[in-house]
Amino acid sequence: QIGDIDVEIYGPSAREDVLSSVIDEFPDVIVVDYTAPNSVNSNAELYCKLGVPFVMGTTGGDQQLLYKSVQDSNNYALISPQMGKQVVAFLAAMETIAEQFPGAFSGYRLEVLESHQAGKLDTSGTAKAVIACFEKLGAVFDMDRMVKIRDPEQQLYMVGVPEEHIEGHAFHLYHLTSPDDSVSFEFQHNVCGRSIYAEGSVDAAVFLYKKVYNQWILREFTT
Ligand SMILES: NC(=O)C1=CN([C@@H]2O[C@H](COP(=O)(O)OP(=O)(O)OC[C@H]3O[C@@H](n4cnc5c(N)ncnc54)[C@H](O)[C@@H]3O)[C@@H](O)[C@H]2O)C=CC1
Ligand SMILES: O=C(O)C1=N[C@H](C(=O)O)C[C@H](O)C1
Repeated sequence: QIGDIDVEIYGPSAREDVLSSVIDEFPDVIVVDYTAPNSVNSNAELYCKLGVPFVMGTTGGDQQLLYKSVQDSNNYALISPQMGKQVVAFLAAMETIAEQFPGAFSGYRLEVLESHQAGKLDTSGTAKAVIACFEKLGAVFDMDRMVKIRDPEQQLYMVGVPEEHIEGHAFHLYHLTSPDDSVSFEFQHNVCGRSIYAEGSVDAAVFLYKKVYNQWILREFTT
């Protein structure tokens, strides 16, 4: 029970039947998926098969295949490795800069550190997206050199994560150095807790709902 809502949990073998019955009862439902990297593609395929629009917050999996599943099925989805709107704005700014000033950081060395709760299975999807922008700007980065911190001791004493957020945080640090070491830049986005994603996910679901159902209404009137 969450608040006054009863929550039931079913195993994987029941997922298609359960989701179908939810769709029957609530035909305009939007699914929000925060599961595990190895579930991304099979879950997305199920949502596409049943034609239920979804917000995919889960990172990892085969992202190309994920986009293809949505396109091939004509389903609707909002997919992002980052649902915190302020971090999304930073990422969007990075994409704009990369587009407008390609090569501006040619030859700069990039170092990246990301720290997340010990249970996080994959490398930060947000860091990967930000790194892609720095690469367009000309910075040099070797993915194997990404510093991934999952050890709570290091998070406390080296990264500076507050103790109460060791089990739920996302700290990111990007450091750029010019080829002759005379110039450096540093960017950080440090999130404690989960509320930024919850807020962003609700907004994402509402945004998707409006897009999808306006589209459906349009189709009803034009066909
Ligand atoms: N886009 C964003 O802003 C954010 C993305 N994430 C991503 O969301 C994913 C989940 O992260 P957390 O919530 O921290 O993990 P978590 O491990 O705390 O929770 C995931 C839950 O999903 C369940 N689960 C796993 N596979 C499932 C499946 N196939 N069907 C239904 N339930 C399943 C697990 O039993 C677990 O209870 C990760 O990929 C993480 O990177 C997390 C936070 C923000
Ligand atoms: O697993 C998490 O916690 C987070 N995952 C996302 C990612 O991999 O980028 C977003 C944020 O870093 C929190």
